[in-house]
Amino acid sequence: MNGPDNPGTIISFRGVTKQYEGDEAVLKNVSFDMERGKFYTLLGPSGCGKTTILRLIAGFTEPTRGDIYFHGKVINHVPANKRQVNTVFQDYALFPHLDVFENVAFGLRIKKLKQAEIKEKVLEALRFVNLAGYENREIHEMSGGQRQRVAIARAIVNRPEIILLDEPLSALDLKLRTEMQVELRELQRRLGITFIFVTHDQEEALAMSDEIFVLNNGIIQQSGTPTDIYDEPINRFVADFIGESNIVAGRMTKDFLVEFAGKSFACVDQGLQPNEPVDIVIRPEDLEITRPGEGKLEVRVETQLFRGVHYEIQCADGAGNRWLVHSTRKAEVGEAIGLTFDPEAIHVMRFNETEEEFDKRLEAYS
Ligand SMILES: Nc1ncnc2c1ncn2[C@@H]1O[C@H](COP(=O)(O)OP(=O)(O)OP(=O)(O)O)[C@@H](O)[C@H]1O
Repeated sequence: MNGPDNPGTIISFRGVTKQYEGDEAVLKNVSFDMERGKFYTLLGPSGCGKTTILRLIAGFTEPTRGDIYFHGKVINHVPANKRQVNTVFQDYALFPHLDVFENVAFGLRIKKLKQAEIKEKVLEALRFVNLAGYENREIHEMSGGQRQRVAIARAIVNRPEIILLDEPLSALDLKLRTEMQVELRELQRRLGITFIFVTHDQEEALAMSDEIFVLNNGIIQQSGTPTDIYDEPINRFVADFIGESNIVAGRMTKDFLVEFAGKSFACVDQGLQPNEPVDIVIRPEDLEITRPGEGKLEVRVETQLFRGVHYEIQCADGAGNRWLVHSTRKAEVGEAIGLTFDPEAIHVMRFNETEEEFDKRLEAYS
C-alpha cells in the first residue's frame, strides 16, 4: 500500500469497520489505497459490503471504527455535500418531471451558479456522453442506455474528483451493457477522474478495471490488476469467483514439487513448509488433451458442450476429482483421455495467507 500521504493516493481506508445497529460487522478492518485517475472495481457476491464501501466514500454513512482519508486528510465526519464525490445509482435516480438539461443542471442550480455558466457546463457534460442535442427531451422519451448517460452527465457536470458507480449497467440488456462497458471505460480515460465501480459480474470487472478489489464477507480477499487476480488467485474463493477453475486439495511435498490427485507434479512454487496442505488451481484453458497414457492425468470424459470458440469438456480422474477443460479438440463422452499441463499452470494457494504474505511469496519467485 502506498499510504494516504502519497501524492498519487486519492482515497485510503485504514482499519475501517462498519457495523449497523446490533448486527455483525459488514466491513471488517478494511484497509486500502486508491490512486488518482484510475478505474477501480469492487467485485463480490451480494451482501459482501461493496455498496457500504461506496456509501462510506460518499459520506452517506460513517465508519464504526477506523479512518477514511481523502488526499491524506481524515474525512470521517465531512458531510456528503462537502466531498468531491458524485454517485451514479443503479436506478439512475433521474427526476422524471425535469427534462434532460434540467436533470444535469440540478446540482449546479443548487450551488446557485450563473445561468450562462450552467448552460456551458451542462452542454459540455452532454457532449461528453454523446447526448448533444438531447437537452430538451423528457426523461420518459429516452432509452435505458440514454438515461444511463444522462445520469453519468449529471455526475460529471461539476467535475468531481471521484465518481462512484453502483451496478450502473445491471438494468441493461447484454448487448447494450457491453457497449456501455466500452463507453464508460473510454469516458473515464478522457476525463481522468477516479472511477469506483461496483459489480458482482466478474467478466465486467476483468474487462473494465485498472484494479479489482475482490470482497467476500466484509473482507478484501485480494486486490490487483485483472491479470494478476486471474493468473494468481490468492485463495479458493477468489479462484472460484474469478473465471472458471479446477480447484483440488493437495500437498506441497517440498520446493518445486506438489502432490494432488494421487500423483506428484513439478511446479514453480517454493518457500512453503514441507508437506504443507494446500489448494491447487489449474485454469481450464491450461489443460491440454493427449492420447490415453500420454498425459500427466488419466481421465474419462463425462460431458461435452460446444461453446463456439472451444469445447467445454468435463472429465473425472480415478481419485474422484472433476476437471473442466477448454479445448479446440473434440472428445467423446465416455472416452478415456490424458490431460497434460505446464508446471507454471499449477497455482498453489496456502490456507489463510494474507495479501502481504502472498505478494512477498510471488515476488520471491521472480
Ligand atoms: N442501513 C443498513 N442497516 C442495516 N444493515 C444494512 C444496511 N445497509 C446494508 N446493510 C447490510 O450490510 C450488508 C452488506 O450490504 P451491502 O449493500 O454493502 O452489500 P453489497 O455487496 O453491495 O450487496 P449487493 O450486491 O446485494 O448490493 C448486507 O447484509 C446488508 O443487509
